[in-house]
Amino acid sequence: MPPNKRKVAAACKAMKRFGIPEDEVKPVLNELLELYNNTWTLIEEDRYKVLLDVLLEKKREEDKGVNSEQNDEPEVVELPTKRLRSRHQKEHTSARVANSRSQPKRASVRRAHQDETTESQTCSEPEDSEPLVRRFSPRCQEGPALVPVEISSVDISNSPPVTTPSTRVYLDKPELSSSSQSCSVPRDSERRKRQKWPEDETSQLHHCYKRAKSSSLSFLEKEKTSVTPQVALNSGGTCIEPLAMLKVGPYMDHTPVENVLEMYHNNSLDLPRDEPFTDDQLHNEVPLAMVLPALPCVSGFSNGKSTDVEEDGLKFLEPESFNEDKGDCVSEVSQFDIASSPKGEVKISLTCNSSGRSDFHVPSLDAFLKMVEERILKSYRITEPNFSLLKLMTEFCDFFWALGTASAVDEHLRSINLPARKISDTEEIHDDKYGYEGNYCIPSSLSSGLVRFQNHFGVIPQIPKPIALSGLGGLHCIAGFNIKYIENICGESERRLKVLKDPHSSNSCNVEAVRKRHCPFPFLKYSDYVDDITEGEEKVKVSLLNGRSPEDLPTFKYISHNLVHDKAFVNFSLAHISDEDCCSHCFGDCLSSPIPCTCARETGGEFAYMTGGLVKEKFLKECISMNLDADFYCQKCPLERSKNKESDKCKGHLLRRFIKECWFKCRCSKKCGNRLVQHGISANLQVFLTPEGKGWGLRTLEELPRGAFVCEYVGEIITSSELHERNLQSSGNENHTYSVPLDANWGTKRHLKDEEALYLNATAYGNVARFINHRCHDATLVAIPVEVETPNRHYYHLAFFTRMKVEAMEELTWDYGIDFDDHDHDHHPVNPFECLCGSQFCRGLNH
Ligand SMILES: C[S@@+](CC[C@H](N)C(=O)[O-])C[C@H]1O[C@@H](n2cnc3c(N)ncnc32)[C@H](O)[C@@H]1O
Repeated sequence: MPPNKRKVAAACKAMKRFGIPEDEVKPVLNELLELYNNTWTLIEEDRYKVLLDVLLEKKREEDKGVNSEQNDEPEVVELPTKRLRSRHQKEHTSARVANSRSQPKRASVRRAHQDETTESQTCSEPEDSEPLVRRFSPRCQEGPALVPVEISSVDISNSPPVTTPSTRVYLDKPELSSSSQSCSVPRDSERRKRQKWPEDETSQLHHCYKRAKSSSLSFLEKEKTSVTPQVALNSGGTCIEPLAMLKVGPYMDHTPVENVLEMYHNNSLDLPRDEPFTDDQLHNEVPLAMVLPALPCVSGFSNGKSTDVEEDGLKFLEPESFNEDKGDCVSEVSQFDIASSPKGEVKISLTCNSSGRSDFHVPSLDAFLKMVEERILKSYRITEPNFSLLKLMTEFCDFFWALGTASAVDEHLRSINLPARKISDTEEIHDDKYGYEGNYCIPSSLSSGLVRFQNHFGVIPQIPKPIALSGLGGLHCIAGFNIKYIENICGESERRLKVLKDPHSSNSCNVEAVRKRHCPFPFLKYSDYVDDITEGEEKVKVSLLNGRSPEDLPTFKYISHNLVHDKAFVNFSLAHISDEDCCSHCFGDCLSSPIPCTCARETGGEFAYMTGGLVKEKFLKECISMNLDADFYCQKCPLERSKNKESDKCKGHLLRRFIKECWFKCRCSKKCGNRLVQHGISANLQVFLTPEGKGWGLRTLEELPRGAFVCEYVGEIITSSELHERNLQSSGNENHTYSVPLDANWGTKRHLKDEEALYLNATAYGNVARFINHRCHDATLVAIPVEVETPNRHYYHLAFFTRMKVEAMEELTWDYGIDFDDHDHDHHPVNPFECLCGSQFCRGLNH
């Protein structure tokens, strides 16, 4: 048997199982073959789902045939609408238009598409389309404009047709003469008949049809559960869902449509892998979807900002800003869809159209992922070494789900031990400014650095319906996966990748990510979440939670240990440490020795640390009390001297108590309890954008007891003259922002050499401490000088310990010792700023 005949026979056989006779199958099959340019794979897919749909549809039309003829009104069969293609898509249209035009009644589906296409081209109802065109028109010059089209929802069993206000889809604006460009929806059937189907529409019909086919079963099932017809998923112009509820009559007496559907499902319930919804979901689904309209270029990936736009009672997300200057885009994202099902399945679909390369072939998925990951790492300064595109797309899904569900946020809050009330308290501060309305909010930050809290209930009033799979494009890549933590939480293990080649088109790509089930704590896991800003430099990861685009991430090189700049006089050699400055006879843990060793000499013969790693209460109190007022004044202050001013009068420094830790020359164990700061950070910290507008801040994700070591201030060790040089050269306040003087010893010498007057500058190189904000009163941290490598106090470590018990999620702050009344900005290593510490005794309040 010739291959074609075999295929026809197989199709007929498949339909026969549903009780549909061959003579009814063949004409429809012919029609589909014509429509799909003999691409059998599209017909055979999903166990001939397209074919079955059309047959059922046809039967339904036949049942209603009398009615239609009487009305002389072409019945609008609510299969998905289509969009007009943009120029580059046109070039690859292969379908023959003449056929579709000459046989308008052969397939209801075609007729419906034809009607809408022609309508959108020739009618003019600007009042419908104008505001929407303006709102959703893509920012890329080359991109297709979007034209909204109202679709009538028709209940076939009842007339007249009802226009559902929400059934609005957006079609790419066709390239027409100016007179015909402002288009909308005709209601006039006569006018529809006169209109032509434009040249490039057949392949779109194929595309729409393909999308429709995977949703039409759910569409029919709606009838069973009497779900009110609602809205089609708008997908930046691509048709996605059927637009109306249909009353489905029995296909045959012995095979009602319900039974056919049941048979379809029973036959094999493995719905297409790219369709994450299941049978029971179909009953529950609420047919609403949220859509981001066409993004202008691939870098739109990083565009996380959106505002919700109300339209006909529904809310859509609209990107806040596109970069209009992205003239260097090699391709466009013509469509960006994201939707979820009530069961927590989220699907992202990104369709990219390349510039018409005829030599396009399907690359390997691994190669594709590697290339994108490398590009992203390079271009967007992502600091996560294990960055993965799939992970990023999962996070997209998570965040979408979090925005769409109250429970997800709630669960997340519980998972991080943060009472929901606490979040609300914070948000109330911003109530007026940022339009906070709800009880649980998702924070997102504005470009100004402020955090905006968005009422996620308001963003998606109903859970979006799963989007149907798009058949458009040469490469159809579907990635559905659950990464490890999702497996753990959801108890579900699934990771699947699939690459499909659609022979119908050679020059566009459609990348889709589907994640099954939602993770209950996706709240923090979204695109601008950096797993570890230390890039592996610390023993622990320090995450960064960002509400802005990756471009706004802090730019510095993370270092975990101070680096000596050129001229700074810092000598770490063993020879510099005398026997009196180390415990050369100890072993094990010095803290457990009955007689404190020489290393305790600095702290009055008693170690500053307790076993367990906390600073002793007495010592801590002394350190805190010493941080209040300036205690000594240098004869010739290095800070003033470096500025070559006439007067080098010192403005005062704090007297400090030092801790001395055991070090390399000591014979005790590396695990000796008197070695704490040198082992680095062990607390679970996070860099975050402060809601008060202080910029980035540091917080702890775990409760910390009083006296706990948090981190040291790490940066470049520079001299005071070097700092002055840098300040002169820097355009902004950068050096003034991240410098700390190591001035504890400045009072000991009459003439301190420049190379002995040192600063830690964390502007270009630094650690988490550079994010610690100032608090005038009751700061959570105190800075204590710690001697490690050198007995010489010109250089020492500046370590932060908790001054009090600090709750999880509480910001870590430190009193910079700024005199807000001193207007000599050069005097302070950190320039005075408008203090937003919010403490009861804020010194900066009157400025
Ligand atoms: C060492 S940095 C702290 C991290 C900084 N917020 C950031 O985003 O990188 C010091 C700078 O943070 C800001 N800052 C710190 N504490 C502040 C406060 N209480 N009020 C307002 N701004 C503050 C000031 O701009 C200051 O110059």
